[in-house]
Amino acid sequence: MEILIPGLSDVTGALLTILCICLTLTWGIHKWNRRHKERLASKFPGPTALPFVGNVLSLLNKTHYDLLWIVTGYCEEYGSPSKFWLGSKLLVFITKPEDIQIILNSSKTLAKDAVFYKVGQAGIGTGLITAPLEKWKKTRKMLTPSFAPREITRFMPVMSKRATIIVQKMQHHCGSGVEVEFYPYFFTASLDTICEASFGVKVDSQLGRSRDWAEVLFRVLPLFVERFFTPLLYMDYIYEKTSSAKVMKKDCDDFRDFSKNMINERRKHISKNYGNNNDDMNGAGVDCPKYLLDAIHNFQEDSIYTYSETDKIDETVTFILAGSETAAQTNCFVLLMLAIHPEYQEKVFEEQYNIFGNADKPVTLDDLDKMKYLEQVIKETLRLFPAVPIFARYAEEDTKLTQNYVLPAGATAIIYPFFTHYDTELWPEPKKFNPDNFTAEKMANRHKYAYIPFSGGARNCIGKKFSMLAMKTTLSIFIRQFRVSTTTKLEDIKVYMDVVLRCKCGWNMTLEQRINQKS
Ligand code: HEM
Repeated sequence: MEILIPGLSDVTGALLTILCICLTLTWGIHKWNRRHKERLASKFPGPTALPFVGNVLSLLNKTHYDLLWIVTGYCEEYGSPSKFWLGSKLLVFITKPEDIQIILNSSKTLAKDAVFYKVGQAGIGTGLITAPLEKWKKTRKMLTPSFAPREITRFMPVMSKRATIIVQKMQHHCGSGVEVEFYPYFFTASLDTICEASFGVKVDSQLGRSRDWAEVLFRVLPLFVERFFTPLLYMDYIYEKTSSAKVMKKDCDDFRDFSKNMINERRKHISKNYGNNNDDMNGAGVDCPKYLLDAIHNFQEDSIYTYSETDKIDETVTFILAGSETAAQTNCFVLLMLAIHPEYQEKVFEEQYNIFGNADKPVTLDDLDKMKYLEQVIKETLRLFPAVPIFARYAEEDTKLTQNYVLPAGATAIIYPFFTHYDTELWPEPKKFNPDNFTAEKMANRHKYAYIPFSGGARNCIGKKFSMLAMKTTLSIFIRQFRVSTTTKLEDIKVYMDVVLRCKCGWNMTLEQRINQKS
């Protein structure tokens, strides 16, 4: 029987038929190519997916404020592992320590997701965090020696100096009873520390000698998150037409220029001083790296990888971003937790008093080793507020998980510390701030991958030890000077994700000088 559609010519009808056949064929080929992935994915629990768009419709009209809670909702509803189709992209949420351990330690899942991290690459290029696997292996090998404990302790005077400037700059707020936003003070200190430790360059943003990069980051990071979760915007030619892309490009270009100037300044310094020991820190020329990123100047090129000027800028941008935001906001969260819990604040102070008494002497490595309780407080803060709340790994091959599940090749494993750190099976009373969660005994009795603020395995945070050193030094100097308090309650704190974890209400506290220390 012939179906007649009024007004449709024979030619149009024929074209429509061809279009239908093409679409059906494309759909068929698409399904055929993905049959293995779909078969394995069908075993994971998860919401029903629509053709082509998957589960993306559930993200429509959502902002970056909602995303953490949407992901949390899925993990609560479907458990771990569970699936989510972001268009044709298969995401598998993995929140149980046994499976996290497998993913973070398998060579099959060492790569970052090409599409997800491509969004990041648009801003920060292919530095260590976003680098494709071959480049990552070479760069990580090149930079790891500079992050050895013996090397990073050389930056303790820089960390102390920056903490002392925070104290000096915040002094005038003492006793006013007015709550102050702490973030700008701690962000500029972190930024100056990482720039000086990376290249010996003094940016002095604490002293207002640099642009307000915190303001830039608050503007640009939500744009990354927005793009991560909108598959249509993965296509550059669509994204480039949006107003967000223009803002992102301008801010990222400015930040790249800032990083490039730093590299050039260091390069000038090296060529001027090569062969003598005139540098600020002990050591020789760049053959023996003195600063964290000096090694990028003498990267050995080979048949696999050529390290260009762009790569050097990418690396610098990556380290400055990764090293400043994370530590700054963790310091602010620690102080907010101590302000909310005065009993723990006094315990931290007591420990400091036992180490330093009333002496105003520089912090040494030996002193830091004795700050066991402060370390517990920092760890517990990172449990409740992991600076990087979510990250991903890409499966290059099928990877066996527990419970007979298999993560299929081509899937993206989403590791979600912000969920794992609140799992009631791992943490009694997970919403409570309790530094005793990190006594040696409690830690020994818990799965190692129940706590992953710095990720884990070969591709963990290279700056983990550096940041713990910097945070302990900064907090030790600050806490000995000031007592903090706040009207914020733990339950008032609403967090959201801007790549890093943010706090909607900010980090507002009042300051009081500790007179004659033990008071
Ligand atoms: C509280 C402080 C910090 C936290 C919580 C933190 C957390 C993390 C996490 C979770 C990752 C894995 C990200 C992923 O797989 O996508 C990571 C990677 C990384 N972090 Fe950190 N980080 C901190 C401080 C720092 C500092 C101070 C630096 C630099 C000195 C740094 C540099 C990096 C780099 C370069 C990577 C990529 C490592 C690789 O892929 O080999 N981080 N960090």
